[in-house]
Amino acid sequence: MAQVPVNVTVTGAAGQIGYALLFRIASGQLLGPDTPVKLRLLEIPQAVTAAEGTAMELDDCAFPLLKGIDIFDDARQAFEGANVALLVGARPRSQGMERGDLLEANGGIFKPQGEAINAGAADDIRVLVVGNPANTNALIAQSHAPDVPADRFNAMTRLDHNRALTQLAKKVGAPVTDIKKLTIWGNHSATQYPDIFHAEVDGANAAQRIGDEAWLRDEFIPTVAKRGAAIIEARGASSAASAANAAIDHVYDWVNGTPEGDWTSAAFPSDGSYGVPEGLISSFPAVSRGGRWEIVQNLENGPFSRERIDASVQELAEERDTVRKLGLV
Ligand SMILES: NC(=O)C1=CN([C@@H]2O[C@H](COP(=O)(O)OP(=O)(O)OC[C@H]3O[C@@H](n4cnc5c(N)ncnc54)[C@H](O)[C@@H]3O)[C@@H](O)[C@H]2O)C=CC1
Ligand SMILES: O=C([O-])CC(=O)C(=O)O
Repeated sequence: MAQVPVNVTVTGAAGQIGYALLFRIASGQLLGPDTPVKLRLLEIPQAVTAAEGTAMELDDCAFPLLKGIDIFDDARQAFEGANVALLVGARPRSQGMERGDLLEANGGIFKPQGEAINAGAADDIRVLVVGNPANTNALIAQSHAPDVPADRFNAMTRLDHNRALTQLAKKVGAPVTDIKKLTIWGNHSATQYPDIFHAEVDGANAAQRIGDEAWLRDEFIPTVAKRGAAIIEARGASSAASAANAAIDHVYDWVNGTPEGDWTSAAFPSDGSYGVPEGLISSFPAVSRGGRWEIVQNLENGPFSRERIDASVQELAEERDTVRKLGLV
C-alpha cells in the first residue's frame, strides 16, 4: 500500500540552512528512503519569492519521494497537519543587541509558532528548534503549546555533538565511526559542555586513552564550544550545511531510533535527571526508542564535569528567567 506522505514544515525556508536542508529532506534523508514527504515552507512575506525559487529547484530535481510543496507567510497555515516541524527561521543578533533584546525579538517569532503548532499540527508532531538561541526559543514555543506533549519540543545540539566527534577522532587518529558515547550537556552556546569521560574509542575509554586534561580543558572543549564563532569568522556567515546535516541526523534518529551500544546528544525538557531543573530544555546523553528520547541514566560525573554542566544549566535557567520576566513563557 502506498504510504501517506509525512508533512514536514520548515521555517526560514529561504535562508542558508533552509537551502542546505530542503533538498536532503526531499531526497529521503530526513525520514528514510521509503517515506514520501510533503514540504510546507514558512517565510516572512519579503522572502516568499525566494522560497518560491527554491521550490522551483526542488521541482527540477524530480525527487520520487516529494509529493508536494506549499509556501506560506502565515504560521497557522504552515503548521496545519504538520508531523515534523523544523524551526530554523529566527531573528539574528544585530550589533549592540543585548541578550534580553534577542530573546524578546525571538519571542515574537516562537510564541505565535508554538500557538500555531498547538492549534493545527498533527497529533504525532515532532518539533526541532534550530534557530538561536535554540534552547530558549524551544522553551517559548513549547510553553505556548499546552496540548502537545512537552517532550515533542527539542532544540538542536547535534551539530555540537558531530563537531565533538570529529575533534576527538582527529586527536586519537581514529575514524569517527570508532567513537561512541560522547555527550553535549546544557545549552547550545559557548557554555555547552562536550564530555568525553564516558566516551569510547574503539571500546576503550577516551579520556583515559588521551590522559591529557590540559588538552581537554584548553583545546577540545573551547574548539567545540566556539566552533560556531570560528565558522562565522572564516566564512563570513554562520554554519549552514553542517547545521542542516545535524538537523537531518537529529530527526532521523528521533524517528528511527539510535543504534544499540551508542548514544547521541539532544536537547529536550528535563525530567530533573542529573540535577537539571525540570522543564529546562537542556542537552543530555540520549537514546531514541519507540520514537521517544530517553536520557541515558547513571553516568558518574566527577567535579570537572559537574562544574561545567552546572554552569551551562545555570545559563539556561537565566535565559528562562529573562523570558519569564518578558511574559514569554
Ligand atoms: N542550533 C544550531 O546548532 C545552529 C543554529 N543556527 C541558527 O539557525 C538560524 C538560521 O540560520 P540561517 O539559515 O543561516 O539564517 P538566514 O538568515 O540565512 O535565514 C533565516 C531565514 O529565516 C527567515 N525568517 C525570519 N523570521 C521568520 C519567521 N518569523 N517565520 C519564518 N521565517 C522567518 C528569514 O527570512 C530568513 O530567510 C539562526 O538563528 C542561526 O543562528 C545556525 C547554525 C547552527
Ligand atoms: O552562532 C550561530 O549563529 C551559529 C551556530 O549556532 C553554530 O554554528 O553553532
